[in-house]
Amino acid sequence: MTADPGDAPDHPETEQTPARHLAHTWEEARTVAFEAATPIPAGRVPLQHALGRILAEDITALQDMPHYASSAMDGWAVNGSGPWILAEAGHRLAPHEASPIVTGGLIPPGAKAVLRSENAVLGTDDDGLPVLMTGGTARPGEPRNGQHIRKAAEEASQGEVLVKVGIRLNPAHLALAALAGHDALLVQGKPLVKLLLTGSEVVSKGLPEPGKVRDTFSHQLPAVVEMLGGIMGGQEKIGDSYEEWLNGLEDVALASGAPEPEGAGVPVPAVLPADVVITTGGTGRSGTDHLRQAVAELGGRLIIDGVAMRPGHPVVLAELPDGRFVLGLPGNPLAAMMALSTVGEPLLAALGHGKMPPVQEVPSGTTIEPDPGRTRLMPFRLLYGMASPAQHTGPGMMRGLASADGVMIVPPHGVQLGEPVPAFALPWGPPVPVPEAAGARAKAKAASRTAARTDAKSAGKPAAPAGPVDWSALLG
Ligand SMILES: Nc1nc2c(c(=O)[nH]1)N[C@H]1C(S)=C(S)[C@@H](COP(=O)(O)OP(=O)(O)OC[C@H]3O[C@@H](n4cnc5c(N)ncnc54)[C@H](O)[C@@H]3O)O[C@H]1N2
Ligand code: MOO
Repeated sequence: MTADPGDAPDHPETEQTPARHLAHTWEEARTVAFEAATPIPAGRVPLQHALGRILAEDITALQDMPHYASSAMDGWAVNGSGPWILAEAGHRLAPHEASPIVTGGLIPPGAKAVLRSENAVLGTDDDGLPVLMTGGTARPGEPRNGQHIRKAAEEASQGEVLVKVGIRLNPAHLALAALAGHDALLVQGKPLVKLLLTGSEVVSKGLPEPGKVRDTFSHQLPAVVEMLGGIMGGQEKIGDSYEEWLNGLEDVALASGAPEPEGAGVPVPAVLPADVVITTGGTGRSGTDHLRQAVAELGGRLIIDGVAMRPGHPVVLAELPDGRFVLGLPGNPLAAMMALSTVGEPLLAALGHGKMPPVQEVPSGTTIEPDPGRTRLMPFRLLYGMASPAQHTGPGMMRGLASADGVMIVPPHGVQLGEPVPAFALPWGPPVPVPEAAGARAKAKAASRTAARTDAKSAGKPAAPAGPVDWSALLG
């Protein structure tokens, strides 16, 4: 099965030694994944898929907004002063004529104002013909010329810029774009990701019998992919045969063949080919692990074939001849998430016009012994500003990660208690806190000592902690 990176030779390959893979270091793997990708060009997406996207060109008014003069009130469109003879709705009004109109209704030609219904009364003239007069709460001179008419172009004229390029689109931007006549918007490219979840032992619901396991990936991967800047474009589950792998890898990466939904004539994620296919399982080197062979048969090349880290070392990054990436995550759930953070996160960031995800230092709350040749990724909990490795962090476990505040990147030479150790935040969690500057920390300590002394003196008993202490982190 999977070659252990600890077994990798530390001398270069020669003609005498068989060709043997040397895993990338953790740092190299991130850089290689980031540099393998070029940002995805801008594309037009229907309004219903544009929320949160970065606008790649100004939104302009496609016509005057509003594009016709309309009534702001239910009532009567009138021409000149009353009383008014009634005319048919929508027809040109001669002086002293009126016709009924509703809010938003098109102002008929000749109309100069709208008399709201509560200020109008219907009566008869001397000849007994119906006429409209002002009444109710109408003020003298009402309606003034233009009163209760929403003029055309009062919000914007055709061609006016409404939203500037570079903005992240919010719901109000989308409403404005719709008002301006747009069905689709040009937005910065984002990677479309499809999932190929493998393993005949994996079940989707209920309590699995021995030999079977509950699927963890269909629950967490779509959400995490979106958090990392990808667009989820569907998933497929397959068993363990080579044919399933080969077909799955071809199918899932390409358009699903579903009919294009109604809309702006712009295809939506389900019918588009993937930029990245994420597979789970099959990264080992046993007879049932087919990832590398399937990639080779499709004419792909391996960019990363293992990383000297634990867990997640068998991770694979490949590129197919048409430029699509295949990210092979190990089947073990925690290993997969660490592989996704190491290789997938920089890849998705680069494809989506982002920066290399940051690494931040945090003081280690414990001494961690060396493990030559590999980086250890350890979910941690923060205790008094220091990172303590969480419990339950075996490659197949999720309990430690579920309660973690971040992940320590422990270098092969280990780390001493209190020493800063690199760490990354979880896609769903807060950033790793910036350690206080030494000076600020010393000042804060001195201040808290003085406060504690004063409190103790005034109470005549020893100082107690300022508030309740949260020991829950110790439970892992
Ligand atoms: N002889 C060796 N064996 C193994 C090595 C090695 O170096 N030599 N490496 C181990 C490590 S580390 C890992 S990680 C795994 C990699 O395994 P694969 O990517 O080939 O994945 P599978 O063998 O298919 O599955 C591994 C494990 O994960 C479970 N799994 C798979 N899918 C799911 C899912 N959707 N939800 C939950 N769990 C899943 C699967 O049942 C297995 O238990 O190889 C080690 N072996
Ligand atoms: O390192 Mo594996 O990737 O432990 O689970």
